[in-house]
Amino acid sequence: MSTPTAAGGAVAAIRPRHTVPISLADLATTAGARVPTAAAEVTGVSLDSRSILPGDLYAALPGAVTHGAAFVEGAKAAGAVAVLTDPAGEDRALAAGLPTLVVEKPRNVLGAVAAKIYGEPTKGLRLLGVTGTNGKTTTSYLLDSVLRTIGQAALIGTIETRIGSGAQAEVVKSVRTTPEATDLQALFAVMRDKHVAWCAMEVSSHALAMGRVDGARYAVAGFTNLTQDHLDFHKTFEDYFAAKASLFTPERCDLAVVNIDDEYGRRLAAQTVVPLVTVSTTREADWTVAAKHQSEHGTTVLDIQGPGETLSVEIRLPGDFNVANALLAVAMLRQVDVPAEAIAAGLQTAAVPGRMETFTRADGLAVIVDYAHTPDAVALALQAARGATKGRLFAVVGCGGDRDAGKRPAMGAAAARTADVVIVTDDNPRSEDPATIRAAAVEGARAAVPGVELREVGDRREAISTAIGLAGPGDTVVVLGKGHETGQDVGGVIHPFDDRETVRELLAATQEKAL
Ligand SMILES: CC(=O)N[C@H]1[C@@H](OP(=O)(O)OP(=O)(O)OC[C@H]2O[C@@H](n3ccc(=O)[nH]c3=O)[C@H](O)[C@@H]2O)O[C@H](CO)[C@@H](O)[C@@H]1O[C@H](C)C(=O)N[C@@H](C)C(=O)N[C@H](CCC(=O)O)C(=O)O
Ligand SMILES: Nc1ncnc2c1ncn2[C@@H]1O[C@H](COP(=O)(O)OP(=O)(O)OP(=O)(O)O)[C@@H](O)[C@H]1O
Ligand SMILES: N[C@H](CCC[C@H](N)C(=O)O)C(=O)O
Ligand SMILES: [Mg+2]
Repeated sequence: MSTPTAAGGAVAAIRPRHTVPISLADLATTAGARVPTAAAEVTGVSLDSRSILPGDLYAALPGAVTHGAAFVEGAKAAGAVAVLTDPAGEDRALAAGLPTLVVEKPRNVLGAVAAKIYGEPTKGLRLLGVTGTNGKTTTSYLLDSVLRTIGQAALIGTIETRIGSGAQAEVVKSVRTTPEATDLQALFAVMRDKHVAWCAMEVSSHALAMGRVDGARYAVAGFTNLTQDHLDFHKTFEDYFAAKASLFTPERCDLAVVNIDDEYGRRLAAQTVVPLVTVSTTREADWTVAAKHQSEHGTTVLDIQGPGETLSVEIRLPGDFNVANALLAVAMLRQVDVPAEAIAAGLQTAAVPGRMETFTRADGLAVIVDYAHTPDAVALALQAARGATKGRLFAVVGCGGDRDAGKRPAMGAAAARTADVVIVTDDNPRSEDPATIRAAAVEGARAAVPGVELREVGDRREAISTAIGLAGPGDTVVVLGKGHETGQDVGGVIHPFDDRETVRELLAATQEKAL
């Protein structure tokens, strides 16, 4: 398994190198650019100078922070043979002596260019895409767990990319939920070379807005829900919705499967012009949950009703929101004719790292590690935990730096409304002052529930330890926000930190005293 060094670095380690070189003149046609006077043969592409391999086209893009043209010399030194850039980058690219394609908006042609370089790798691959604020990773894991039972499958998302199965699988830890188009097309090429038939993937709103999935066409696209997140990037909620909705257009997918539990799902269903199938846990829809019960070994058994059929499935993931995720997955899979037996078999074994993962101490204290990092997810994860808790409910919660600041008070408020005790801590402060981030969450919590029992403990291990120290048999501690993450980003330095490991250690260390 490779580990990421820089953005795209891990993908560079598995990119195919055996492709037939493509002439720059051909790429000029694809990009709609003037053919450069100097010829070049291209075998790969990257938009990051730190991930260039010999023979690559370097896409020097304008960004929010800097312009990729500033790194052309570095890209050349690493073996780049040509550049794709915009008019602002042209001079620097030519000054480096590399043949250069210039287009007004290079990001808009990157998907098509990358697909061309890697030989249109999605031909023969059936793509299932999932978008929405929460539930993308979970639903993708459910899809993947099923698809693996019927053939060679791949998964792309927040946690990792996994191509194929067993010892032969290629596994790359993710740096983003949806890779940039250059990496995405390279990953599709690896899939093609490994004879993968199915790929389930998360499609983030950033990806849709930034053209990362251009050149990919989904056999089926699924929508989970839309609630507050990412308003640092999208500016308005309408922009955020429009980005998500752009997946459900004839250019990008053949069929839309939309959860209409929330208002935005209903709007999307009303406006999409692609063939539509609806799912809902609360109202009439094409796919619904006819019956639901807990089995004695803690799983949830669902009777799912679709057009002309009923499927009985069992899921190990707790929480009502996971019923919605399972329903969406089932509908998406049936719409592409995956057999019901395969669906039942795949869902029964599906587990998602860091999503409602439960750890118990011998005295009956439960600790749940979950990835909730939006107000809606914090509320729902805590409500799910509340349902299974006889005693008190503790929430350990923090908010990410350099991300939507507006969600911080709302996350604090959601925690205060549902938990008995709230411990506000740090979660990837990044370049921001951690105390300022915590203060916003504390303020939101106190405004929502003035008398809330609350502590502020910046150090995350200390915060989890405080919660475990205060809690006892019958209580539940929910540690929110980091899930599968293995590092705490403080000022750009990633300090190794894993909520699950920390919980295991603290539960073991307190085991004797607790009994
Ligand atoms: C807001 C956003 O998504 N920004 C992405 C964008 O950055 P940017 O356009 O501002 O680029 P920049 O930093 O100004 O740099 C300009 C260009 O120079 C290049 N460069 C820069 C430095 C260098 O040494 N060499 C080099 O080539 C960069 O690759 C870039 O192409 O393009 C960069 C690559 O081209 C991305 O790495 C970067 O993602 C950053 C890391 C990021 O944090 N993105 C997050 C917010 C994100 O995408 N999240 C979504 C949703 C998460 C979810 O809800 O699941 C995701 O899909 O992960
Ligand atoms: N369908 C859902 N509705 C609301 N909340 C959900 C749903 N599914 C999961 N959650 C909550 O959201 C958290 C994140 O879930 P998941 O990782 O599946 O979402 P995601 O959309 O992939 O998130 P990200 O945008 O960070 O990749 C979970 O840990 C859980 O608390
Ligand atoms: N994909 C999410 C991850 C958030 C995880 C949380 N731990 C944080 O750092 O805010 C995002 O980029 O907003
Ligand atoms: Mg995800």
